[in-house]
Amino acid sequence: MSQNALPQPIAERKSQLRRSLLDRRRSIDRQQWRDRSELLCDRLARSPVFAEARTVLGYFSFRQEPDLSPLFADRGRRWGFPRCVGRSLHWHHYQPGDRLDRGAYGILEPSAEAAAIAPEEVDLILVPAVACDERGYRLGYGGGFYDRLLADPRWQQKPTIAIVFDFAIFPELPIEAWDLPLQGVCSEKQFRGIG
Ligand SMILES: Nc1nc2c(c(=O)[nH]1)N(C=O)[C@@H](CNc1ccc(C(=O)N[C@@H](CCC(=O)O)C(=O)O)cc1)CN2
Ligand SMILES: Nc1ncnc2c1ncn2[C@@H]1O[C@H](COP(=O)(O)OP(=O)(O)OP(=O)(O)O)[C@@H](O)[C@H]1O
Repeated sequence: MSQNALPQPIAERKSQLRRSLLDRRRSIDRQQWRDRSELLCDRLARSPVFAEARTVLGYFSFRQEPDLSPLFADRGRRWGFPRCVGRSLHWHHYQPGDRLDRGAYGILEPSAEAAAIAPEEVDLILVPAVACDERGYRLGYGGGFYDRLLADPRWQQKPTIAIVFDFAIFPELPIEAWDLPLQGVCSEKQFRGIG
């Protein structure tokens, strides 16, 4: 090993990894993105934790994140989606056909007038991720939105599943003091942790 190879700060390693994985995800062609998303949805739909959940928090795909929209029309299930408000996420009900706004970062958001979803109602949180590891740790866009949410005692006990394409699952990601592991990881090829 080179004498002058200094350890790289974790924040820098995270941001390099984030850039390279976002590039890789952006380069997936449209049909591959659709096929992999569909496989991921099938896998998720077959897991008992999802099958039993009545109220689920999701996300609207952005920058070629896995597309979960085929699941949003499920009868008998209630879906909540985030609005970015300052540094927090506010959750509102949405069903296909409802109006959506283009919010912070250009991500689709439910209307602020849509029914709010309280933590007590939520059975499962599907967490978008740039990457995650086999222990459940996750790398996001760097905003810390989900880190702050999951640190809140009202949300801490909720089952959480990271949603990623398989190329973005690693044995061990660099983590910082505030990173909390999720309980499960679902890709188009595997479902780890809570099933
Ligand atoms: N589909 C989806 N919706 C989501 C999230 C998500 O990850 N996916 N979020 C999950 O939190 C929240 C939005 N979080 C975001 C946080 C940062 C950036 C962003 O563009 N950041 C800048 C620079 C960040 C930095 O490195 O400091 C960038 O990437 O250019 C985008 C969204 C809420 N909604
Ligand atoms: N529990 C917390 N309380 C306050 N600030 C936090 C907390 N967790 C993370 N942060 C802040 O959020 C910032 C971003 O964290 P990090 O890089 O881990 O985000 P991320 O998980 O990639 O992003 P996101 O959750 O938005 O997808 C950090 O600079 C950190 O200071």
